[in-house]
Amino acid sequence: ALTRRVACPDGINTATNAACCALFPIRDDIIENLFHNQCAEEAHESLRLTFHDAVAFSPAAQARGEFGGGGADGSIVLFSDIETNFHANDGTDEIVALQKPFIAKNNISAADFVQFAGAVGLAQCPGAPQLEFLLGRPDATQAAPDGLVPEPFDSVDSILSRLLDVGFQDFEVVWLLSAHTVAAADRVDTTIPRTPFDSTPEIFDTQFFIETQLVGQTFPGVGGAQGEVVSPIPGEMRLQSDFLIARDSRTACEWQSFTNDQEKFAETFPDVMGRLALLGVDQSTLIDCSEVIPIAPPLPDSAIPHFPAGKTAEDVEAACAETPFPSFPTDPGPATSVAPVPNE
Ligand code: HEM
Ligand SMILES: [Ca+2]
Ligand SMILES: [Mn+2]
Repeated sequence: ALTRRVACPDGINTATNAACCALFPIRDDIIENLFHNQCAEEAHESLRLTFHDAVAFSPAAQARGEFGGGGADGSIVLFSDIETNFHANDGTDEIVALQKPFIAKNNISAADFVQFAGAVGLAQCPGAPQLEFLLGRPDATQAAPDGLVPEPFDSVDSILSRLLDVGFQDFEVVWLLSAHTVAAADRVDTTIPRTPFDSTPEIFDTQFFIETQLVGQTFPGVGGAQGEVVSPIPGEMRLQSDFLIARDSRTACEWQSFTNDQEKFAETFPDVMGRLALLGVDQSTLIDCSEVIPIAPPLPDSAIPHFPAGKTAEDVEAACAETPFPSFPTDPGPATSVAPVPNE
């Protein structure tokens, strides 16, 4: 069917709904001046922030008559004095501070901006699928309660039930954790900021799922932090939660299914991220402006799923009872270590 498009006042863009026009300049501004055209610290942190804003929402608490948080309502920005001090939100104060001026100078709710920035930031990462973006979320009127954002030292039971409360099945938690392919930790071990969760934090590839399944050996830094377990490669951080979810009988086969299936991201990540971005929000009042979200560059041809140099099938701690772990080529050369994510 033909979709009628309107010309935007900028004389360049067209949109399916005139309300989306205002997003093009905001998008171009943040690509340049927040993300610096890179899938690095600020894009990663903006993606993380979508989760920490939205998941602070509890239908179970509401059913008990308590305030369960507003979901994707911008509360982590609007009540940053409260929420960025929650333990699970450690480190989010920095990206919140960086996002605030862009919110202040544009006519956009904080609730929309957090989700918009996450989607535009992800599009800086080669291999990433395009996320949906719907416009029109109302802003929070109060801070979310503490205790709703999962911690890396939480049990699998606790993480799965927390996410089930907001509507995600066990296997969908695995889909959501694809985000950790473009991710690093600043606050788990503060002696080694920007320590990545896989060897390729600048691309949205399957390495995170392969590398989390390797036998752990050492800590990248001082080690022994709460929620940290040994990782297989020097310079790589492994969260206890990722380690356990990769090996739990409820989630291990889904985890393994991603190791050799780059295409799977295209259907699964936008599905769960689209739902995450709508937690607590009345979707019927929103306008679909997904067309404003850029298409990420493709993965480089060299980015085929592989074992890091020095690792083979022998190093795999397979955990899926139904299907053998796929085979992968080993990167040539001597074992290397992973470098921190650049911070500009
Ligand atoms: C479900 C349980 C989860 C736990 C326990 C968890 C935990 C963590 C922790 C501890 C960090 C490191 C923060 C730091 O020290 O700087 C992190 C980073 C990150 N998380 Fe998660 N996470 C979870 C799920 C998710 C989900 C669903 C998303 C989806 C958006 C996500 C996106 C990210 C990103 C993009 C980063 C990297 C931030 C950066 O590189 O600066 N996480 N996560
Ligand atoms: Ca990666
Ligand atoms: Mn970071």
